[in-house]
This record gives sequence, structure tokens and C-alpha cells, in this order.
Amino acid sequence: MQEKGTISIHTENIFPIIKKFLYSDNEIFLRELVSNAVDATQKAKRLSSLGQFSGDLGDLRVEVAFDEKEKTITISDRGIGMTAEEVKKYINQIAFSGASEFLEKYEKAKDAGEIIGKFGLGFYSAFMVAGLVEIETLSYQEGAEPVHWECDGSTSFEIKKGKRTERGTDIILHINEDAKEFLDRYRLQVILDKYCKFLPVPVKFGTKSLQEPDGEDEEGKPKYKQVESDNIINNTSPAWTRKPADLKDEDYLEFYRELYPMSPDPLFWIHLNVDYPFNLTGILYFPQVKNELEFQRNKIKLFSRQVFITDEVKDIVPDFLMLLHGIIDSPDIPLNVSRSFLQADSSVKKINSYISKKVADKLSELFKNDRKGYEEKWKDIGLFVKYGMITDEKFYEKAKEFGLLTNVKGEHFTLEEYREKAAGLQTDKDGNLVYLYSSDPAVQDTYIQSAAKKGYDVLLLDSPVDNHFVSQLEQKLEKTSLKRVDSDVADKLIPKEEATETLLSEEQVKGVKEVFARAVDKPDMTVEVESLSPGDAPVTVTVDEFTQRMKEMAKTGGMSFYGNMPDRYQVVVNGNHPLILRILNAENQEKQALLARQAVDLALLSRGMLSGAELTAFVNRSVHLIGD
Ligand SMILES: Nc1ncnc2c1ncn2[C@@H]1O[C@H](COP(=O)(O)OP(=O)(O)OP(=O)(O)O)[C@@H](O)[C@H]1O
Repeated sequence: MQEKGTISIHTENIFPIIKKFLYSDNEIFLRELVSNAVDATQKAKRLSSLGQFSGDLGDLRVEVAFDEKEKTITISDRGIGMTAEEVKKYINQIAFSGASEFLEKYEKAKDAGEIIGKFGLGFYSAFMVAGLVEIETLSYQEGAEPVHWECDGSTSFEIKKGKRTERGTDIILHINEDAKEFLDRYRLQVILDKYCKFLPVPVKFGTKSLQEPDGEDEEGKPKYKQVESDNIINNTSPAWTRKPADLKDEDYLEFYRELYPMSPDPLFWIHLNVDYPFNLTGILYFPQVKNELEFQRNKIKLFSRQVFITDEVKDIVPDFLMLLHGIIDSPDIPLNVSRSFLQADSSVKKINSYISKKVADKLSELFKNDRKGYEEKWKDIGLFVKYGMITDEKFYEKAKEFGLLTNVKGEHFTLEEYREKAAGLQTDKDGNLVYLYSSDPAVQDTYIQSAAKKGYDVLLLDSPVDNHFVSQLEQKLEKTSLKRVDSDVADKLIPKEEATETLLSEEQVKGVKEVFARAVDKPDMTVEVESLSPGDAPVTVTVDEFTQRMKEMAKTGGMSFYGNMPDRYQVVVNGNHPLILRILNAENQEKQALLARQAVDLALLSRGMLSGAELTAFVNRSVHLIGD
């Protein structure tokens, strides 16, 4: 057997184009060749179990080796091997036609980025790093002859009798000068770790030194000896490939630690497992999010039959679940297509809504079975749930049963429970419910206390998504509005029929307004005199709900117009507070101004708005007043 031939593909110079395009990603050659070796091994196992091959299976390990001097990398397996006919068919035709199909797509694409970078080029990807590729193979079939094939990436190949004596295949890559970085143990190890860590057949890469106990020394201390053992780079049965019933919590946690060695343990997890209408397995973990800096997208890894493909799972995983960790394994996700195709692909859409549904089901189950435990985790889970409720209509419908509202006292309520709680006192004169919330209880404490005095409950909405969550709740909940607790004086947060009696005469109100307007004298602050309960604060500084919300929205993106708006504050003077009358009746204008300024500063202070020279002036004035 000796044959030279030409591979029939229509473009002669296909290779330089592919090479150029995939240059930054050329490490995937190893993924492709090792997974081919694994496939061939799995096939041998299957044939043997079906009784279609009766020989000894032998050691089924795949081996990756390199020789720096010879400049070769060899991938060997004890799989089914190939006959000469098969080499011609599978390698010359199929592998090369895959490459020309790639080129066609590349030529049609408007820009290179339109083709997903992780296009599976299969066997042909060997030519991204090798100038010459040799195959030594021996088929499992009885009487098969060993075959040697070689090709330099052009369209001509050579095939002859090979040297292999055992069933299986060696792929020998003669590494190019510009790819010699791959002739390095560390580099290869990193690539294998990235792509092959969970392949189902053991993959050996060199050896590693282990310390083994070796009796005791003269002092009776344990001795160790260095032994070399095979370096198997993969875990062949990772948790997601096993049956949920066979796994304990500790197995899930252990797998998580294997994936993310530096992260704190996750809160809980969801084992995904479907085979119809698409194939998908995986485990999604809810991470503990300690602070915003830990929000890291791209923590979910996408696998196809245990081969790592990418960690860009956008489009496959619903946006609000992008912060989850874990892995998804699906042979049905098309990897060799453009992004725009991926977005429109119906199986991708189905996968996306399946994941969203699974997550909702799991949360609902946790909520129902262990409400206390669920509430304890709410601080972390809440972020996902709220984000999901904002961005995903279907998820909202499910999550309204288990999405929680938390008040500043740390009590949790479902939407329905909270509606009942607020129904009495927090209904305004038009029959609308008003939910009060604080975005920062430390700063807004005075306002929270004033609301509490009136018997109102105050929610805590301080997470990065809460601005949007507030708007979403207003849209979804009937006859309900939300108001930040410092957006008005307590008396007016929830407008009621009964008006508080006015203790000041019209003349006096005018006088108070003048005194305070002089004391404030700032373009961004307007003074109003209101008749509030005598027990309320003498002066309160507020920002109306609309302005405050628009400014917050502007901070989190878009709407820059509102972000540029000047701040507008209302200085609300409580005409019914005894102190106000005292200020009005002070002995002279100077004293009036001093006391009014002091009262306004106290209001600013309780809002965290007093700083710098104004704070110093306030402190000095206070000392002076105590001395009076
Ligand atoms: N190590 C091997 N042992 C036996 N057959 C092999 C081996 N490597 C490749 N082949 C044969 O060559 C064919 C072409 O391989 P190639 O990697 O190009 O495509 P694929 O594995 O079928 O698909 P893809 O890699 O694109 O998912 C394989 O389908 C297989 O039949």
C-alpha cells in the first residue's frame, strides 16, 4: 500500500486564511485532537460491550506527549483506529470538507467576529500549529493493516503501510517555528486543564512526583520517598454527569471547589438534566456575593460532551442568571455558527427558558420547604430574583410567590403578605397603598423614626437593582406606589383626609417663611411652611420622589439628562412645632437668623448633608448656643 493523492477541496489556499483567523485561538488544536482520541476510545468501549469486538480492550488511556528536540507533539489513543479506507474517507474527505465549510462561512460573514471564535475545526485544526501531520493507526477490525498517513496542510497527502502494532491511533504533529510555544510542559498543562479537565477517558500527560510514606527514620519519625506516577489530568466522572440521586451535598460542594478553588462555598445549586426536546446536563450554583466587586460574569462554563468550549454563555443563559456559577453541558448547542444565528436559534431559546424555569422551580421549592433557611439566604438570592423579576416576564409570574420584601427591621414578607400588612395605615385618602422604603437606613434614620412614630413600616431597598425593582413593583402591583422615606415629611408621605390644624396665623406663617428663607439662602433649596404634628421635627429637608428616582436611574445608566439636573431640596418648616414660634418671637433679627440656621443645619445633619466649613460653623454655633 503506497499512495499519493490530492484532497478534493475547491480552495487551494484555504489553510493560510484559517490560520490567520484562528491565530489567537490556535490552542484549540489540542482540544480537538484529544477529544477525537477520546471519541475513538469510547467507540471501542461501546463496540466491546455490544460484543462487536472481542479483543482485549487493554489500557484505554489517551496520552499526550511532546518532544522538544524533535519538535513534535503526539496524541495517542487505544481507540478503534482507522483502516486505510477510513483514513481516506474520514480524514481526507470529512475533516477537510469541514475546513472548507468553515472557509465558506468565513467568506460570507461580514466580519470575522461574526463567526464564533470557537468553531470546531476538528482534525484540521492540527495545521494551525503543525507544518506536517502524521497519523499512525491500526484499526480494531480483524486482519486490519497499520496505516501511515501524512500531509503538510496542502491538498496533497501520502498514505502507506504503517508501523503501529497495537490497536489505536497516534497523531504526530511537527510543530511550526511560530507555534513552538506549545513545546512547553507548562503551556500544554494549562491548555489541558482548561479544555480536557472533565473528559470521560483518563488522559495522561507525563508524570508527576508524589511523596509516599517510606517507613521511619532512626528517631522514629515517618520517612517519605519520592515516586514518579502518571500525571492524569482529568476527572473522568465530574458531578454533573452523575445521577442526582447518587450525589450528596458534599459531592456538589467538592465539585464547586474544584471549579472555583478560591471562592466561598455556594448557597445552593440546581442539577440540570434534560434529554428532550434538547440534551442538556449541568449544575448551576448560586454563589455567595459578599460585595459588588464580586459580581463576575462569565463564571458559567459551557461544555459539549465533557469538552470545555467557552465561558461566554450569553444568549444560552438568561441574562439575570449570568452571575451564577457552574457548568452547562449540551451537545445540542451549535458552536460553529455566528452570534446572530445563536440568538435566533430555537434550541438556544428553549435552553434559555428551560434554565429560567428550573431556577424558578428550585427557588419555589426552597421557599416552600424551608422558609427560614430561604430567608437567611435572601440577601444573596434576592439580587438574582429581583433582577429576574425586572427583566423576565415569565420569571416574574413565578417569582411573585417567592420574591420577598424586607423591612428595615429585617422582617421578610411575600408581596401578598406585605399588601395585607400595609392595607390599614398605609392606605392614602384615595384608597391607594403607599409602601415606604429606605435606600440607606444609616443616613435616613431620622425619617425612618418619624415614619415609625406614625405606625408606618419602612422597607429596605438598598441593592444595586432596587431602583428598577421599585418601578417594576409599581407597574405590577395594583393601586400601589412606593415612596422613599425621606421624600417628604412624615405627615405627608401618605396623604390622608384629616388635615392637621394650623397653630400659626397667616401673618406668622409669612414671617416664618421670611426668617427661614434668609437663613437658608441657597438657590437649590426652597422653604415651605407646613402645619404638621407638633411632635414631628421642626425642620425637615426632603427631595421629592420623582427627582430622586430620576437621579438614581441616571446613575445606573442612560438618562444622563436627569443626572445633570441640579439638586432640588425642600426645607419644610413645621409651623406647629413649639420651637418655630420661639424662633419667630426671638428678641432680634440676628437671634432669629441664628436659631433658624441652627434648626436647618440640624435637618441637614440628619440627612448627612452637612460637611466641611458648614459643619464647622454648625459646631461653633452649637458651642456658642450652649454657653448662652
Ligand atoms: N484518533 C482517532 N481515532 C479514530 N478515528 C479518528 C481519530 N481522529 C479522527 N478520526 C476520524 O476522523 C473523523 C474526522 O475528525 P474531525 O475531528 O475532523 O471531525 P469530527 O470529530 O467528526 O467532528 P468535530 O471535531 O468537528 O466535532 C472523525 O469523525 C473520526 O471518524
